[in-house]
Amino acid sequence: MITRDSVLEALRAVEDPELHRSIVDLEMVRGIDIDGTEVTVHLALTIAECPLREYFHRAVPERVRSQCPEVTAVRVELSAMTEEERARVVGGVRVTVPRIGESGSSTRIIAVGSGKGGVGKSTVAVNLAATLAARGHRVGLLDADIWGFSVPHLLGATGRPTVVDDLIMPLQAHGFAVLSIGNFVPEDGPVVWRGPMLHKALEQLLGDVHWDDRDYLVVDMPPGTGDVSISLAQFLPNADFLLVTTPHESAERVALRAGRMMAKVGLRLAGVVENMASFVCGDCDREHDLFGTGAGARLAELLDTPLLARIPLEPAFATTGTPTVLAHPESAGSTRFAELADAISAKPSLLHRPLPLFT
Ligand SMILES: Nc1ncnc2c1ncn2[C@@H]1O[C@H](COP(=O)(O)OP(=O)(O)OP(=O)(O)O)[C@@H](O)[C@H]1O
Repeated sequence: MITRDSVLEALRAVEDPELHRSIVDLEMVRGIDIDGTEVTVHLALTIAECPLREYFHRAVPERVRSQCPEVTAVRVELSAMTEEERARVVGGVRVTVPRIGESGSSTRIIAVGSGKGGVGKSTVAVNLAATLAARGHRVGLLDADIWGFSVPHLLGATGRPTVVDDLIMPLQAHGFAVLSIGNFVPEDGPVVWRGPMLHKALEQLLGDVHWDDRDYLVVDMPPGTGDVSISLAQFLPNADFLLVTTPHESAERVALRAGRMMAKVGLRLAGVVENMASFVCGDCDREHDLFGTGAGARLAELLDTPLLARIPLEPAFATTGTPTVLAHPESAGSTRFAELADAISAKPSLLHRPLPLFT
């Protein structure tokens, strides 16, 4: 026998894919009509032009039919919430999760930074986020590289985010949530913000985005130690900082300065990642250090922090779309990312060692 209660119970498992809450708890289910073995579900969406209409047309019938086998047809009628209803729903979602960086938030924040640009900071951030997500963690990736954002292009996540009552929904890509300033400005358009504007934008990217209760938020920092890094240190006092460098002497020296500056602005250094450290030859299976040996280890020693990974040069890292760790999980580079993720998730205490202070 098909009852309203049995259909409602089935719908409890259908989540709004952006708010990550049951559509029943969000009071989106506005009516259930039963006509013999045919069911019509009336849903009110948070916004009329919701890009997820297709999703509900698919997920609702699938769920109802799998839980109530007697049902022969499910129709989904969509409408939009009123302004007051939407404000109540969004307000409810906002209060249930402490904001990223606030006390009470259990989200671990991994800030990925570098001294110089172009050393592979975004590549490390993207592949680390993908590795953690592939292990079943709930992961967010915030591209805070305001002027040099590259994450949307790297991941093919170039869409515009949905905004519901000032709450911004991050995009979903390759199993994690992602958002960049690049999702708000034209791809090749310049971002010409300074001081206060920048500070405000970062505050919004952290506070007004529905990051939800993520296990990890990986933050792709801008290179160097400018305004953004200082603002982020202020917003995210509990962040663990990964310093990315390459084996080149010039990169190492700038990275050392960046590491020391980070201590001054209060970020904790979790460790060094040496990128483009080597080349693993497919023919002889040996690893060749093309640009010299020991830069990452030296930098780590000078900063009294561990060298967490040496990532080899791999052509796949230079491609866009699916992160290499997902497209080629067996590659040497992907193995190093697995070790990096191990180091990060298995030994949190190691990651809370303060930097020696420099005067
Ligand atoms: N291990 C690697 N093997 C091959 N190519 C790599 C590797 N790491 C990074 N790259 C490539 O090097 C270039 C620079 O990398 P990426 O954009 O990640 O650097 P970045 O430090 O974030 O730069 P910026 O600060 O300018 O944003 C990219 O084209 C990237 O695909």
